[in-house]
Amino acid sequence: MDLRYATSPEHVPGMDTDALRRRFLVQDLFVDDEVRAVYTHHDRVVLVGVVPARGPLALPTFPEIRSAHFFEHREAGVVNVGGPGTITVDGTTHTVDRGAFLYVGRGAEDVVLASADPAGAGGPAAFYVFSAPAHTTHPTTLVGPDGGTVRELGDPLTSNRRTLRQVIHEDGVRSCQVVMGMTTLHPGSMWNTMPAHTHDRRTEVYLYVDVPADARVVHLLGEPTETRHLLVADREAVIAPSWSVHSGVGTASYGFIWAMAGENQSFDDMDGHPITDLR
Ligand SMILES: O=C(O)C(=O)C[C@H](O)C(=O)CO
Ligand SMILES: [Zn+2]
Repeated sequence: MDLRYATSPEHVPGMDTDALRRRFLVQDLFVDDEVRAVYTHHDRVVLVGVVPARGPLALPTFPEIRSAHFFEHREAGVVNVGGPGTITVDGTTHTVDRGAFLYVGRGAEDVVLASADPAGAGGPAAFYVFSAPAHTTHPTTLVGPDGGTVRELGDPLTSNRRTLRQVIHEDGVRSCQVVMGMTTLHPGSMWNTMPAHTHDRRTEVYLYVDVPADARVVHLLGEPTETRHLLVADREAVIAPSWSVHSGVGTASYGFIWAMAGENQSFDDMDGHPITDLR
């Protein structure tokens, strides 16, 4: 498990490209037949990538979380960004196709992730786990690839027409802290989340997906008046502390899994920053 200590906004101006990438960018989370994890002290979020290529993989506990099993004190949203797969939670098997989400509640003990057809056209399943501490148990719940609350946002004229799907949220699948969903850019639209916002009550992580191999997303981070950028490739994630904007423009269209944890779960509790105020 890769441990990332919390940062404060005054660290950002002194960081060079490597330092920014080490602190905020998560690379190589998805490796065949491995379970890779990153623990950020921002809201104690844990990110895990699981790619069961040769056979099923169990989600282990990690010494850093001092728990008998991963979900002893935690909950998670899990989304499949690869080929078709299954997740078995304490003996119950859920079919989790590409774009489907499984919320796993506190207390689950045996969680096994598998690909349905690792040699098939879709390749092995690739599960992205976003986990946060949980004080109680909400039921483990599956949402299919088209499920959730859909919001159509943006405009082709500003290159930001996109479909946002809220899956784990106040009016959907219930959780203690995790709020999670997916946004898909329409063809020809490249900008996400502009005008940018912050939400000082929550940490957010964007996992970029469906970014073509020869394309990148230029992702903005930092305080609104002191932004920096990261060049982000497919299946890479960016940690946005509560004080950081999180917005990006692709050199091709793409999608991203967004997920938050913190003080509240109110999706619309965000502080917008006019484009003209950004620096
Ligand atoms: O397309 C968007 O805009 C988003 O997906 C915004 C994220 O959901 C977000 O940043 C929520 O706080
Ligand atoms: Zn946000």
